[in-house]
Amino acid sequence: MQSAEIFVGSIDQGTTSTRFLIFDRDGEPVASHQVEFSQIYPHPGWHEHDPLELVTSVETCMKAAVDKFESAGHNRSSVKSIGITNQRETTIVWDHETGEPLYNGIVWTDTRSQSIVSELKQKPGAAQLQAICGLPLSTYSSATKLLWMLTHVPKVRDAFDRGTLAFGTVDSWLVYRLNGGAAANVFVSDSTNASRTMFVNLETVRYDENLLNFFGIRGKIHLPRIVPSSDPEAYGVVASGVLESVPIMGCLGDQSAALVGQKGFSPGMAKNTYGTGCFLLYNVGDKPVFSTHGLLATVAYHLGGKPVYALEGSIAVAGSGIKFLQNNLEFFSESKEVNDLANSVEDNGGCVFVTAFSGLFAPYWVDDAKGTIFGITQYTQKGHIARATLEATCFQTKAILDAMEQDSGHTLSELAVDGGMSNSDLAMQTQADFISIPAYRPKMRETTALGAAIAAGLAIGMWRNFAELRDINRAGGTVFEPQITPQESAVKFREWEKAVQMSRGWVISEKSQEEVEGAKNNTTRTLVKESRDRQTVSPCHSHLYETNQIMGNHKLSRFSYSPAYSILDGENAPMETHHLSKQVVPLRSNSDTKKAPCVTATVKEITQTSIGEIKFPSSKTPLVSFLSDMSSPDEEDLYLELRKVEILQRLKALQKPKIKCY
Ligand SMILES: Nc1ncnc2c1ncn2[C@@H]1O[C@H](COP(=O)(O)OP(=O)(O)O)[C@@H](O)[C@H]1O
Ligand SMILES: O=P(O)(O)OC[C@H](O)CO
Repeated sequence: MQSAEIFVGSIDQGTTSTRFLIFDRDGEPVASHQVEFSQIYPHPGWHEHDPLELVTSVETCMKAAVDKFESAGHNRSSVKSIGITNQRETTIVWDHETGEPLYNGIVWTDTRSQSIVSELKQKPGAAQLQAICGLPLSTYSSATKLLWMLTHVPKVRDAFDRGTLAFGTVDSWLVYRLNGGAAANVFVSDSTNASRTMFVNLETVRYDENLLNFFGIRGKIHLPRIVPSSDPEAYGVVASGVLESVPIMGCLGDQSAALVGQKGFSPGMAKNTYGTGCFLLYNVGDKPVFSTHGLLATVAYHLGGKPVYALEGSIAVAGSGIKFLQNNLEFFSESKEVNDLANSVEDNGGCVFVTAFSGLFAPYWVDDAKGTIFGITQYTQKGHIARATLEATCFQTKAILDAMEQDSGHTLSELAVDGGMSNSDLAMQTQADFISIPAYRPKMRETTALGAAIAAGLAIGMWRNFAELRDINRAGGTVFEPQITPQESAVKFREWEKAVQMSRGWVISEKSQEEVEGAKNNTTRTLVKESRDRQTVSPCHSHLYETNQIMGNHKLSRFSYSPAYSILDGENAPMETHHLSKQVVPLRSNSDTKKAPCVTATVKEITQTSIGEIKFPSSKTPLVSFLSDMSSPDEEDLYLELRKVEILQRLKALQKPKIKCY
């Protein structure tokens, strides 16, 4: 058979839709089909997918695409290999013996594990996790979603106790089911997907005993075998349907696949994919780089040989913001209309939309924010809000690029873009304006599917090396050149950063809410005990620990602190702690933490004459001057003002609290 007659199939199982594409050797899609599937939102902040519907959506797309392929004169037998790419972190559990799912898949955007995350952050060892797996403790990773299921879903707990619980991300689930489920038991995950669970040591790309112990699942759960992203043997064959017996040979998380599809094979290359969320991956080569500026470290791809790593900036909301305008606010009936609506006005009319539907991800990692629109007036039109929605993703991309520059010391000269939202010319022009470098959009935007096809095609020898991929999807792209000056862009960005600061602290976790209510009603016995159990460390240690919590993804965290106050119970154990400043003060060594100012006073002892003059008699240090010593007034003023107001409100709400001020 001529090599030109060989094709590879690509399953792209994304957050909002599933596609199947068939690619030729030139990397051109010759047939494709796409379906949307149910988005299940049972409660605010919850987001689920039906695992069986995901499989059906794949089968439907394969059948329809193969029909189109054959109508175009090809034969299905020329599809020699299949690649899979998928939404990452989304967590699916099933019974290892029956192969049946035990709960809906909890989607990566879901924030229900927030209180589990808060509790885990207080556990010894929490601060060391990121240095092992590259990810901060947050609702985003699979680990906390699994723990939520173990705590709240009896069927899942039973299977866990009986030793039949299987855990997987979407790649593992699809490979398992496409191979025929429990009978074939092909149970694998590729390195890129596995690196999103928090169970994997990033350096070795193997499950890490410390991590499994930390999450309490070591030896108690069936975990998929970790295999390379391109492998002729590991992924089995399709058991039934139109492509029965075709081998699966490639598998990559969708963001990794997009990097491969954009051929970002050299260190220093980056791509930004605007799908449901938006994810910037920056190739750092064959050694992981652990960020000190709020980015994730992850496996970029593992196409044979050593894994290649990336720094990643993850944005939770991109296209989903547009879907929100479409489905919830009914601004338009198709996503593509956002472009014209946003273009119907000259600018955002003063509106800034912090689209923190799932909190804010990189580089901020704020889990107590929710979506907030600032600057609404009688003047505000739908177009302004549409523009502010597009701008939100572009501002976050700018923040991520700044962080990446600080982590890597490297400045990008151009940003390669793709994904559904990149179809909006206005969004991409805005992006170029905000980052002051050109955005390059390839002609063929299915780069994610192309990446999985490349992984499968390399495994079967359709392409033998990266050089043979060079000309794929190179011609006919669009370059968006910046049209405003960096100074103008900086002014806009400052406004965005102000909005981010103001959106913090909106969500009170269930636990804090209970504690506040308990304190108000003077029925704190149980809560106080819980609180004491959690806080077995000395005040100074506790202080440092909290600092780690707020800076969980920063290397400096172990040697830094930020001013904070805690509300104490009757036995001086902190019940809740609030930080007074986003700034952390670096310390040179652990022993320096003892120098951190630490004063305790009861409310009665505190002189409160005005917001600015809360005084602590024991230290004779006015809180405000203490804080201004700590902080650079320009950046911090607004934040501090908000915090001061919050402190007074909290003092008034509680009848007999004691305050510990660090
Ligand atoms: N022409 C367009 N302009 C702006 N946004 C779009 C356009 N087409 C699709 N989108 C947005 O892109 C997202 C889908 O992109 P896609 O790359 O398919 O994501 P996923 O893989 O997460 O399902 C949707 O949220 C949709 O709102
Ligand atoms: O569905 P997407 O394309 O936004 O990608 C989802 C990511 O993989 C989540 O980490």
